[in-house]
Amino acid sequence: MTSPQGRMRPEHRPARHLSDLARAFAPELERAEVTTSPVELPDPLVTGVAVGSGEVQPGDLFAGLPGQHAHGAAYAAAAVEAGAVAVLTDPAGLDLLREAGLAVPVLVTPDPRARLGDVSAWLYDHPAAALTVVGLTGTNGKTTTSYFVDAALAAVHESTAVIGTVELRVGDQSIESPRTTVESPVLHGLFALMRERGTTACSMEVSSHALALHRTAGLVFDVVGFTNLQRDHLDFHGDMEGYFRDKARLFALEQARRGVVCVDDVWGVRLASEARIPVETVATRAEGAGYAEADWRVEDATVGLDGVGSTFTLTGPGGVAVAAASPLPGLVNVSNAALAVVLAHRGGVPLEAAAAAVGSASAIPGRMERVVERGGGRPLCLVDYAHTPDALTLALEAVRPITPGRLVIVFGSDGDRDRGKRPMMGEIAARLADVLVVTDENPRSERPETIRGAILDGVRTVRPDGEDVHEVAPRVEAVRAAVALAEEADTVIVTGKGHEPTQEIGGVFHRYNDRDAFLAATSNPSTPETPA
Ligand SMILES: CC(=O)N[C@H]1[C@@H](OP(=O)(O)OP(=O)(O)OC[C@H]2O[C@@H](n3ccc(=O)[nH]c3=O)[C@H](O)[C@@H]2O)O[C@H](CO)[C@@H](O)[C@@H]1O[C@H](C)C(=O)N[C@@H](C)C(=O)N[C@H](CCC(=O)O)C(=O)O
Ligand SMILES: Nc1ncnc2c1ncn2[C@@H]1O[C@H](COP(=O)(O)OP(=O)(O)OP(=O)(O)O)[C@@H](O)[C@H]1O
Repeated sequence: MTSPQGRMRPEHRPARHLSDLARAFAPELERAEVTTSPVELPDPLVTGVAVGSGEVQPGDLFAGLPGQHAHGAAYAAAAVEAGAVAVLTDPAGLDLLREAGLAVPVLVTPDPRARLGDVSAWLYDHPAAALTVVGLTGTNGKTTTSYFVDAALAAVHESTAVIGTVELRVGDQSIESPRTTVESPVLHGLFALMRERGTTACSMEVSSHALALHRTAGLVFDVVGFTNLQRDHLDFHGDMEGYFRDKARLFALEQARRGVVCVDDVWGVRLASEARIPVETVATRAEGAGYAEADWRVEDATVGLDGVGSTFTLTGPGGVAVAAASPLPGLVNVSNAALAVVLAHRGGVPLEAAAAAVGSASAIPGRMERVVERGGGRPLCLVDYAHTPDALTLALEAVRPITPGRLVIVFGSDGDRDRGKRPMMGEIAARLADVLVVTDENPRSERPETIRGAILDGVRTVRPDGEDVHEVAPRVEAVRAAVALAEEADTVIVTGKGHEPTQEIGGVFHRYNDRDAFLAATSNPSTPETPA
């Protein structure tokens, strides 16, 4: 069965001989013999590329990559069974194929992950070159900013695409995204689909994992943007320095033509000075790290007290000034909007048109999303994706001015991810919200109550008496409990999962969505579980 992302390939498949591929990448890719028996292996036509054996379609080159848990070459037999016509792997993978006695044509290279993007781009004939591609990296704000950029690109392109955490969308066709940045064969397949369908611009999120794992190889972005760097993913990158270095890989000639860097934090200032491509800087806060020196500045920002958004003036090189707006609440979204306007402008959209389009961009799933409006006895109900300490702080600070009553938060923290942030999240929520409902996020393989316990340790540093602190699971009941506790003047914000359509518990993905939980709780508020 074709995976959902597998369906996002061009209808007209490329078809190129494996020998041509080997020749195009010689001497890096070598044809290797897997068997000593005198079997004459064919020179197959390759019509696609796949990383996971579950993604393989007939005619694919299967990339058997070394992984953290297994070697992909161990799944080559399954890939061949699914129709793979050849394997790309490393010397260790070749040994595995030989041990298995699998008679399949093989190309070998020391670091196949690093070559995979170029191979995929070559197979699809470099489709991204025909598009305007804008890339976004940074800890927070990638998704929001990428949708702002898309709105601006749509002002001059008839058909646009979005690749990111929420969805893979080409023109009108959209599917749930398996991750923030897909593997390079999927990426180049998507670009080929865009070219085939007449889609001419793409706004795309680039995660630090993607950069570390070469998922964007074979692609040169027209413009790349950096939002900020905050504590996250240290389980993967080791420390902030490693995290920064992986992000900085995007700002190099082999990946991008030019960059736009938000210099509100010191990491942005450092990136702007170390980038190996021409970079412009954007500063959104006068007290931020790089405001004085910035090329573009936000001035006169007025955060809308009705929560609808903010207006500001964006000033730039040569005394240019444009009236701009963010359609989402909070100063962070002023920052995202300003960055998006400059990115889209450098991607070819006239400045005024970019500012107008960003200011009227429509709601972004799970990003300060207003699910239930205040009124009729109901509180304002918001879903937000904040799942780092800094994002949580900013989200709660953004919501406070639009909350006449109490600020009620429903939140948890991920299992099998950075444990250090759990008490930090508890401490922040206890300090900045009035009523806390601590629940589960994606416990994964961990015991949910252990994660809640770590959050509550942080809560107790601020509220030793536990006043207005509730522990409720499952999450759907926590949302219901919060809504039941809240009055019309209150705001209920549920953070951490944003648009996510599932909750991962013990290796099983259960259908769950915060927006749906809110709608269920507000349409049938009479049967709440009593919070503990
Ligand atoms: C940490 C990380 O990114 N790991 C990626 C890595 O996995 P791995 O090295 O553990 O792979 P492995 O399980 O050892 O398997 C080795 C190879 O065997 C293959 N395999 C495995 C099993 C099988 O049945 N058949 C098969 O072919 C795998 O596709 C893989 O190529 O290589 C795999 C395929 O190449 C990726 O799917 C996998 O991403 C996993 C799913 C993941 O969760 N990644 C997250 C952390 C991620 O990338 N997140 C970022 C953004 C996060 C954020 O900003 O919030 C993202 O871009 O989504
Ligand atoms: N510029 C920003 N600075 C800090 N926090 C932000 C910023 N923009 C958004 N946020 C907060 O971070 C959360 C995640 O935002 P968004 O999804 O746009 O970022 P992201 O980089 O795509 O995150 P992820 O990689 O985790 O998907 C938002 O829900 C909001 O609370």
